Amino acid sequence: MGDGNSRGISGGNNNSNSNRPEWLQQYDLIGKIGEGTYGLVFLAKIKSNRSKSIAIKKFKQSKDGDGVSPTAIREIMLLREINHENVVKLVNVHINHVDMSLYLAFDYAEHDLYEIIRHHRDKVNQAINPYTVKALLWQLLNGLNYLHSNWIIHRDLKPSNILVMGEGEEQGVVKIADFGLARIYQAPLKPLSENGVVVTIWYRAPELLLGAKHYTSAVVGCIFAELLTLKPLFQGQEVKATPNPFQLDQLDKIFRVLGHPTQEKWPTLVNLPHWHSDLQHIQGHKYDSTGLYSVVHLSPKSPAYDLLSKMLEYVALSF
Ligand SMILES: Nc1ncnc2c1ncn2[C@@H]1O[C@H](COP(=O)(O)OP(=O)(O)OP(=O)(O)O)[C@@H](O)[C@H]1O
Repeated sequence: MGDGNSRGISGGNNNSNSNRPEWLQQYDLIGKIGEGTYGLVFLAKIKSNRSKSIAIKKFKQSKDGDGVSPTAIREIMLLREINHENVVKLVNVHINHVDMSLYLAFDYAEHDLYEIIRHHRDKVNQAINPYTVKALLWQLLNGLNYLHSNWIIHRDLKPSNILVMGEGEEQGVVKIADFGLARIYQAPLKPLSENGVVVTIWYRAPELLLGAKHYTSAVVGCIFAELLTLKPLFQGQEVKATPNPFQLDQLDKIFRVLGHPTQEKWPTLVNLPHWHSDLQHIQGHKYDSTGLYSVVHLSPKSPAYDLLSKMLEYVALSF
């Protein structure tokens, strides 16, 4: 692998073997494969078993340079407890004592839903086979069911965090990844946005946009629709740097498809923090739904539409 990537992972300026941390010597580094908000991800092979590919996530140093970041600690604590075929497997944790940088080694998954969607949209210009959509969705729900049964909520589900195994024994198996924002919840639920706003806005449910503190599973409906149409269902323009979760354009996109949020459909709507303060525009506008089924090109009588529309129903949670 090239100098840049070696420097990236060893944290030093000299990439000779002797200057590499000892733990790194068990791997052959192939190259950088991803970069997120919190980490850089590298592909590596295990020297003793070159058929095994590993993804090594190097956490970016916390802003204050104050040792290991809380995101990293949270991700490790959760991942150490998790063991499910549809959740990414943490195989090792390494620490570089020189700069206290932290590395997580995962089983490598060659694909993710973002890339699969983009491939079908831009390269082959063809919908994903409905049986494949069904298999992907079932596995995603299976993994989520496991997490939720163990009181874990992911909070950052999006196509790029849903990995799919490439060639090998587990080919086609979905692996939910990136637990940096995940939380363990207990009854009574703690407000989930207390440390700032989470979830990319395209997958943010309307009750969150309106200031509710708890999450529903509508995010899976957004991902399901995107697998069917190859584009985000609600692609709102984000207004950056707002201290609260309210995003007018995102709500506008949702209401255009799902219809006007009436008191009848959503009785607790008027209690949500932003309903009165920020929504004059939406309250004065009558949204005529174009019909979700026409947006996702499904027959309104199909089981797929039945499932999708239930995932995307306005839900009256009590707060
Ligand atoms: N096990 C893996 N196998 C293959 N690729 C992976 C693996 N884990 C992560 N990646 C790739 O690296 C990218 C970034 O990883 P990850 O999402 O964990 O980092 P992050 O900094 O927490 O990202 P985000 O900004 O989405 O929160 C992923 O979108 C994916 O493309």
